[in-house]
Amino acid sequence: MVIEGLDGAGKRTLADALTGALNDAGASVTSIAFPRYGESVHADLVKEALHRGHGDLADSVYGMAMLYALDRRGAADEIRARLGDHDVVLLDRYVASNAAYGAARLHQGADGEFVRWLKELEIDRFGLPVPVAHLLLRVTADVAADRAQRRAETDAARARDSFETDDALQKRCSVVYDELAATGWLAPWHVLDGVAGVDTPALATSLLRT
Ligand SMILES: Cc1cn([C@H]2C[C@H](O)[C@@H](COP(=O)(O)OP(=O)(O)O)O2)c(=O)[nH]c1=O
Repeated sequence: MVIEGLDGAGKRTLADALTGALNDAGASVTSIAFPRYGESVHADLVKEALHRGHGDLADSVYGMAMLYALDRRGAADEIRARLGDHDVVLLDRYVASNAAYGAARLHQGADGEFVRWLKELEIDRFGLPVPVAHLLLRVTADVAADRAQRRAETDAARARDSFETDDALQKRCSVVYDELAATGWLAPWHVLDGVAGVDTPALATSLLRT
Protein backbone atom coordinates (compact mmCIF):
# COMPACT_ATOMS: atom_id res chain seq x y z
CA MET A 1 0.00 0.00 0.00
CA VAL A 2 1.50 3.28 -1.12
CA ILE A 3 1.16 6.84 0.20
CA GLU A 4 1.74 9.53 -2.42
CA GLY A 5 1.53 13.32 -2.50
CA LEU A 6 3.41 16.56 -2.94
CA ASP A 7 6.38 17.59 -0.80
CA GLY A 8 4.86 18.96 2.40
CA ALA A 9 1.51 17.15 1.98
CA GLY A 10 2.01 15.34 5.29
CA LYS A 11 2.76 11.82 4.07
CA ARG A 12 4.98 10.90 7.00
CA THR A 13 2.36 12.02 9.52
CA LEU A 14 -0.28 10.01 7.69
CA ALA A 15 1.98 6.95 7.56
CA ASP A 16 2.49 7.10 11.35
CA ALA A 17 -1.22 7.62 12.11
CA LEU A 18 -2.32 4.94 9.66
CA THR A 19 0.19 2.46 11.09
CA GLY A 20 -1.31 3.04 14.55
CA ALA A 21 -4.86 2.66 13.25
CA LEU A 22 -4.06 -0.53 11.33
CA ASN A 23 -2.36 -1.96 14.41
CA ASP A 24 -5.42 -1.08 16.49
CA ALA A 25 -7.53 -2.93 13.93
CA GLY A 26 -5.35 -6.01 14.45
CA ALA A 27 -3.12 -5.81 11.36
CA SER A 28 0.66 -6.08 11.44
CA VAL A 29 2.29 -3.22 9.55
CA THR A 30 5.81 -2.49 8.35
CA SER A 31 6.85 0.60 6.42
CA ILE A 32 9.57 1.75 4.07
CA ALA A 33 10.13 5.34 2.90
CA PHE A 34 11.59 6.03 -0.53
CA PRO A 35 14.15 7.32 -1.35
CA ARG A 36 16.01 5.17 1.21
CA TYR A 37 18.49 7.84 2.29
CA GLY A 38 21.44 6.49 4.26
CA GLU A 39 20.66 2.93 3.13
CA SER A 40 21.12 2.95 -0.60
CA VAL A 41 23.88 4.62 -2.58
CA HIS A 42 21.38 5.51 -5.29
CA ALA A 43 19.19 7.37 -2.79
CA ASP A 44 22.17 9.24 -1.37
CA LEU A 45 23.23 10.29 -4.86
CA VAL A 46 19.69 11.59 -5.44
CA LYS A 47 19.84 13.71 -2.30
CA GLU A 48 23.22 15.13 -3.20
CA ALA A 49 22.07 15.92 -6.75
CA LEU A 50 18.91 17.64 -5.44
CA HIS A 51 21.20 19.87 -3.34
CA ARG A 52 23.33 20.77 -6.37
CA GLY A 53 25.95 18.03 -6.16
CA HIS A 54 27.24 15.98 -9.11
CA GLY A 55 27.31 18.76 -11.71
CA ASP A 56 24.35 18.72 -14.07
CA LEU A 57 22.99 15.32 -12.98
CA ALA A 58 19.78 16.78 -11.52
CA ASP A 59 19.02 18.44 -14.87
CA SER A 60 18.47 15.01 -16.42
CA VAL A 61 14.91 13.88 -15.80
CA TYR A 62 15.58 10.34 -17.02
CA GLY A 63 18.92 10.18 -15.13
CA MET A 64 17.30 11.14 -11.82
CA ALA A 65 14.35 8.80 -12.43
CA MET A 66 16.84 5.99 -13.06
CA LEU A 67 18.50 6.59 -9.67
CA TYR A 68 15.15 6.52 -7.83
CA ALA A 69 14.25 3.36 -9.75
CA LEU A 70 17.56 1.67 -8.88
CA ASP A 71 17.00 2.51 -5.19
CA ARG A 72 13.66 0.67 -5.38
CA ARG A 73 15.14 -2.21 -7.38
CA GLY A 74 17.57 -2.73 -4.52
CA ALA A 75 14.62 -2.93 -2.10
CA ALA A 76 12.46 -5.32 -4.13
CA ASP A 77 13.54 -8.48 -2.32
CA GLU A 78 13.11 -6.77 1.05
CA ILE A 79 9.56 -5.69 0.11
CA ARG A 80 8.73 -9.25 -0.98
CA ALA A 81 10.15 -10.68 2.25
CA ARG A 82 8.13 -8.23 4.37
CA LEU A 83 4.97 -9.06 2.38
CA GLY A 84 5.49 -12.61 3.54
CA ASP A 85 5.38 -11.82 7.25
CA HIS A 86 3.20 -8.70 7.59
CA ASP A 87 -0.42 -7.95 6.76
CA VAL A 88 0.44 -4.53 5.33
CA VAL A 89 3.64 -3.12 3.81
CA LEU A 90 3.18 0.65 3.84
CA LEU A 91 5.38 2.52 1.38
CA ASP A 92 5.93 6.28 1.76
CA ARG A 93 6.39 7.16 -1.94
CA TYR A 94 6.92 4.52 -4.62
CA VAL A 95 6.92 4.20 -8.42
CA ALA A 96 4.11 6.75 -8.79
CA SER A 97 6.33 9.48 -7.29
CA ASN A 98 8.74 8.93 -10.14
CA ALA A 99 5.85 9.03 -12.62
CA ALA A 100 4.37 12.25 -11.22
CA TYR A 101 7.61 14.21 -10.77
CA GLY A 102 9.24 13.05 -14.01
CA ALA A 103 6.19 13.72 -16.16
CA ALA A 104 5.72 17.10 -14.46
CA ARG A 105 9.34 18.06 -15.07
CA LEU A 106 8.92 17.20 -18.76
CA HIS A 107 5.55 19.02 -19.02
CA GLN A 108 3.89 15.71 -19.93
CA GLY A 109 0.68 14.14 -18.68
CA ALA A 110 0.09 10.73 -17.10
CA ASP A 111 -0.58 9.36 -20.60
CA GLY A 112 2.76 10.58 -21.97
CA GLU A 113 5.96 8.87 -23.10
CA PHE A 114 7.75 9.29 -19.75
CA VAL A 115 5.16 7.42 -17.69
CA ARG A 116 5.08 4.65 -20.30
CA TRP A 117 8.90 4.35 -20.18
CA LEU A 118 8.86 4.33 -16.39
CA LYS A 119 6.34 1.52 -16.11
CA GLU A 120 8.37 -0.55 -18.54
CA LEU A 121 11.54 0.11 -16.51
CA GLU A 122 10.35 -0.32 -12.93
CA ILE A 123 7.50 -2.82 -13.26
CA ASP A 124 8.23 -4.84 -16.39
CA ARG A 125 12.05 -4.83 -16.36
CA PHE A 126 13.00 -4.44 -12.67
CA GLY A 127 10.04 -6.57 -11.55
CA LEU A 128 9.04 -4.33 -8.64
CA PRO A 129 5.96 -5.50 -6.73
CA VAL A 130 2.78 -3.83 -7.98
CA PRO A 131 0.90 -2.00 -5.19
CA VAL A 132 -2.60 -3.05 -4.16
CA ALA A 133 -3.63 0.56 -3.52
CA HIS A 134 -2.41 4.14 -3.60
CA LEU A 135 -3.44 6.73 -1.05
CA LEU A 136 -3.10 10.19 -2.60
CA LEU A 137 -2.79 12.75 0.19
CA ARG A 138 -4.13 15.74 -1.67
CA VAL A 139 -3.39 19.34 -0.70
CA THR A 140 -3.07 22.39 -2.94
CA ALA A 141 0.46 23.13 -4.09
CA ASP A 142 0.34 26.37 -2.05
CA VAL A 143 -0.45 24.55 1.20
CA ALA A 144 2.24 21.96 0.49
CA ALA A 145 4.82 24.67 -0.23
CA ASP A 146 3.99 26.50 3.03
CA ARG A 147 4.34 23.29 5.02
CA ALA A 148 7.62 22.30 3.34
CA GLN A 149 9.00 25.76 4.03
CA ARG A 150 7.97 25.73 7.68
CA ARG A 151 9.47 22.25 8.07
CA ALA A 152 12.75 23.47 6.57
CA GLU A 153 12.83 26.41 9.02
CA THR A 154 12.45 24.17 12.07
CA ASP A 155 14.50 21.17 10.94
CA ALA A 156 17.95 21.77 9.46
CA ALA A 157 17.99 18.23 8.06
CA ARG A 158 15.00 19.06 5.88
CA ALA A 159 16.26 22.07 3.93
CA ARG A 160 14.17 22.39 0.78
CA ASP A 161 15.71 20.83 -2.31
CA SER A 162 15.52 21.91 -5.93
CA PHE A 163 12.18 20.15 -6.54
CA GLU A 164 10.62 21.58 -3.37
CA THR A 165 11.53 25.19 -4.17
CA ASP A 166 10.04 24.95 -7.67
CA ASP A 167 6.41 26.02 -7.19
CA ALA A 168 5.48 25.58 -10.86
CA LEU A 169 6.82 22.01 -10.80
CA GLN A 170 4.79 21.18 -7.67
CA LYS A 171 1.63 22.52 -9.36
CA ARG A 172 2.20 20.42 -12.50
CA CYS A 173 3.00 17.45 -10.31
CA SER A 174 -0.32 17.84 -8.53
CA VAL A 175 -2.09 17.69 -11.91
CA VAL A 176 -0.24 14.50 -12.93
CA TYR A 177 -1.07 12.89 -9.57
CA ASP A 178 -4.76 13.66 -10.18
CA GLU A 179 -4.49 12.06 -13.62
CA LEU A 180 -2.76 8.97 -12.26
CA ALA A 181 -5.52 8.68 -9.65
CA ALA A 182 -8.32 9.24 -12.17
CA THR A 183 -6.98 6.52 -14.47
CA GLY A 184 -6.20 4.08 -11.65
CA TRP A 185 -2.54 3.83 -12.70
CA LEU A 186 -1.05 0.46 -11.55
CA ALA A 187 -3.70 0.04 -8.81
CA PRO A 188 -6.81 1.73 -7.39
CA TRP A 189 -6.22 5.20 -5.92
CA HIS A 190 -7.96 6.58 -2.83
CA VAL A 191 -7.89 10.38 -2.79
CA LEU A 192 -7.63 11.82 0.74
CA ASP A 193 -8.15 15.44 1.76
CA GLY A 194 -4.86 16.46 3.36
CA VAL A 195 -6.19 19.86 4.45
CA ALA A 196 -9.35 18.75 6.24
CA GLY A 197 -7.42 15.86 7.81
CA VAL A 198 -7.89 12.11 7.48
CA ASP A 199 -10.04 9.89 9.70
CA THR A 200 -7.36 7.19 9.98
CA PRO A 201 -9.38 4.62 12.00
CA ALA A 202 -12.12 4.72 9.33
CA LEU A 203 -9.52 4.57 6.56
CA ALA A 204 -7.79 1.59 8.19
CA THR A 205 -11.08 -0.28 8.48
CA SER A 206 -12.03 0.36 4.88
CA LEU A 207 -8.55 -0.59 3.58
CA LEU A 208 -8.57 -3.86 5.49
CA ARG A 209 -11.96 -4.72 3.99
CA THR A 210 -10.60 -4.47 0.42
C1 LIG B 1 10.73 8.32 -4.35
C2 LIG B 1 10.80 9.39 -5.39
C3 LIG B 1 10.86 10.73 -5.05
N1 LIG B 1 10.93 11.69 -6.01
C4 LIG B 1 11.07 13.10 -5.60
C5 LIG B 1 9.98 13.65 -4.75
C6 LIG B 1 10.65 14.65 -3.86
O1 LIG B 1 10.57 15.95 -4.45
C7 LIG B 1 12.10 14.23 -3.85
C8 LIG B 1 12.61 13.77 -2.49
O2 LIG B 1 11.75 12.80 -1.92
P1 LIG B 1 11.13 12.97 -0.46
O3 LIG B 1 10.52 11.71 -0.04
O4 LIG B 1 10.21 14.13 -0.46
O5 LIG B 1 12.40 13.21 0.41
P2 LIG B 1 12.75 14.38 1.46
O6 LIG B 1 12.72 13.67 2.75
O7 LIG B 1 14.11 14.81 0.97
O8 LIG B 1 11.74 15.48 1.34
O9 LIG B 1 12.24 13.19 -4.79
C9 LIG B 1 10.94 11.35 -7.36
O10 LIG B 1 11.01 12.24 -8.24
N2 LIG B 1 10.90 10.04 -7.71
C10 LIG B 1 10.82 9.04 -6.79
O11 LIG B 1 10.79 7.85 -7.16
